[in-house]
Amino acid sequence: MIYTVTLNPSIDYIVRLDELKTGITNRTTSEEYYIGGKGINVSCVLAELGIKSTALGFVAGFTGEAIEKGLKNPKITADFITLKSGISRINIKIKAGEETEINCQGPHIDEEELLNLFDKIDNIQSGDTLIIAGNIPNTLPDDVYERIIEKLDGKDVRIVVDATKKLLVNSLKYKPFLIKPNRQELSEIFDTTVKTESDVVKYAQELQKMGAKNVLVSLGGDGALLVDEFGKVHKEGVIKGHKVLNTVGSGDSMVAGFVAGCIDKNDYAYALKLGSACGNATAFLNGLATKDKIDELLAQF
Ligand SMILES: Nc1ncnc2c1ncn2[C@@H]1O[C@H](COP(=O)(O)OP(=O)(O)OP(=O)(O)O)[C@@H](O)[C@H]1O
Ligand SMILES: O=P(O)(O)OC[C@@]1(O)O[C@H](CO)[C@@H](O)[C@@H]1O
Repeated sequence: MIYTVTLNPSIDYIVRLDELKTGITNRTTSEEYYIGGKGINVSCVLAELGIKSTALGFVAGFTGEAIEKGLKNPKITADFITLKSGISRINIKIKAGEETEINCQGPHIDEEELLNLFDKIDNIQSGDTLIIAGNIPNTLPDDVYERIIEKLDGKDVRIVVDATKKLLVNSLKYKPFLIKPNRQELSEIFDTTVKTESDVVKYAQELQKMGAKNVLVSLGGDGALLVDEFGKVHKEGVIKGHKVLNTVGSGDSMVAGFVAGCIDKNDYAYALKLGSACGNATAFLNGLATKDKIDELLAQF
């Protein structure tokens, strides 16, 4: 079984404007909303690929109810813990030429609620895959991902971590199967500006020295680069000629496709292609990648 963990799910409120001006009232030209949070997005794209997963995490309030309702899918078992107070966050994604995101803090999670999640983590067995993705509310300690991974000690679980800074770095000692920083996250970790392809390879290799097995660096419209556990470097670009509609969740779609590719063929080059097709599919659609779009694009990689 594949488990995804989203500690801080969201409703993604996408607002489109011709231009964003600060200090005045702006009016949208259109708006959409989707359920989101990185682990949830991974579960949704896995479902499109025909792969079942269990989505773990926390929800709260009316937005939490909407998230659970929106996740009704025969391929997804939603097994969230409902928090005593607060509401699951609403993240604002402003599309006004440039993309500006406002990701909110999310509800408070207390120690008892966290322990309830740990009980669910105890059900994960050898042979399972655990995908932990996204940020945490600032009321949770930075070691929460480590504490989740520690629970699996002694079990042969494939661990995937997609998170920023300390949350990611602190998990490396547990030798995760896959991490997927984007260019900005890679730059932040090493307090530098990652510009060239050789920079990407160099810092991906540093992350391997720190414990990661496979490092997949997503580069937005420039595609993605994988340094696999055997030291081989793989690269995929993006398919040209499509209009980019919405890149929110393209990284999560890539994670879903990569994991699905590993399960399907146990071949990293193929996994990167499927991951890229999923990432591109999300970028070229409103909402997340669909099976039809993924298939159409995979044939072109
Ligand atoms: N503008 C784009 N055109 C085509 N493909 C794209 C574009 N942006 C992203 N993608 C695809 O999606 C993949 C992941 O994108 P990106 O690097 O933006 O991930 P991310 O920053 O983790 O995104 P998010 O956090 O929103 O999920 C890219 O490697 C690429 O395959
Ligand atoms: O604040 P985090 O957890 O880092 O990111 C949350 C988020 O931006 O990630 C997804 C896209 O990857 C969105 O669905 C969601 O709003």
